[in-house]
Amino acid sequence: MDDLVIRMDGVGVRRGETTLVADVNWSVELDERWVVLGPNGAGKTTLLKMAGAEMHPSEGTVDVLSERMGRTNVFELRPRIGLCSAALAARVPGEEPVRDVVVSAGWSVVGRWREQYDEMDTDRAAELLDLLGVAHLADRAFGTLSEGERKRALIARALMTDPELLLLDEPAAGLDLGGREDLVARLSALAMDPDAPASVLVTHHVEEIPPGFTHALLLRDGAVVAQGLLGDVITEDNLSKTFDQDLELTRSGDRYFARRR
Ligand SMILES: Nc1ncnc2c1ncn2[C@@H]1O[C@H](COP(=O)(O)OP(=O)(O)OP(=O)(O)O)[C@@H](O)[C@H]1O
Repeated sequence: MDDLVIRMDGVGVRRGETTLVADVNWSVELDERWVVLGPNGAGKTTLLKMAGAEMHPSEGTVDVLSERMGRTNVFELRPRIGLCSAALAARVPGEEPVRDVVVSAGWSVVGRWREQYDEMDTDRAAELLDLLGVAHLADRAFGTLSEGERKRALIARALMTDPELLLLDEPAAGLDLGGREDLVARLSALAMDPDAPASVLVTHHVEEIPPGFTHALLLRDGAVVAQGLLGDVITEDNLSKTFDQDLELTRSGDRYFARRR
């Protein structure tokens, strides 16, 4: 039980008459790296919000880092979770220096509000910016970065608190081919690092699955189509069902590629 980072039992989310997700049973262990894949509107972000202690289920139970949603103080839980999403990016003030965007993660805030940070924190931020290949941008205003540079800075921020769980919502969205390939390689290195946190990456594209990711969950219309070990789940059949298209899947080395037949 202690190795379970996320556990969802019979989880459903409803808003009025609309069902966002239904009957989800899912668990993520400490050493696992999950991809959540599905078309627009499938419920991926909804799942991730629950995993990030930002949303409660309408039914069923969600445990994150052994804390039960609805019974725990989410403000204590959230610093243990690293989150990178477009919603977070939108909340960062454009004039905020990149270094501060990263270092302020320790206080779960965006918008620098402390005058002084510990040297240890600024050193750690510099190390993470370097790991993501954006160390040279530390003094730049966040609003002046390209989409790809922003994504990398936000992943550095997500790692700043040494989270026990890392949640990445469409980190490669809006990146050009080079930017995507660079990010996939960096996420792959992270996935293969045994000290890296349990991770969940949401995406629409099999091409964005970083080598080293171990498991996949496929979602369609709020329901789980398949889940389990990556190699068992990412199949032509499952993908065709998930995206409601006749898809051809190819594998080249440790990467996947899909197209319509
Ligand atoms: N508050 C709400 N009320 C009604 N419907 C909602 C609400 N929030 C989300 N939805 C709907 O729930 C469905 C799932 O949304 P979600 O954002 O989880 O999907 P997603 O798989 O992340 O989609 P995308 O890939 O487009 O980001 C969508 O059809 C969305 O329109």
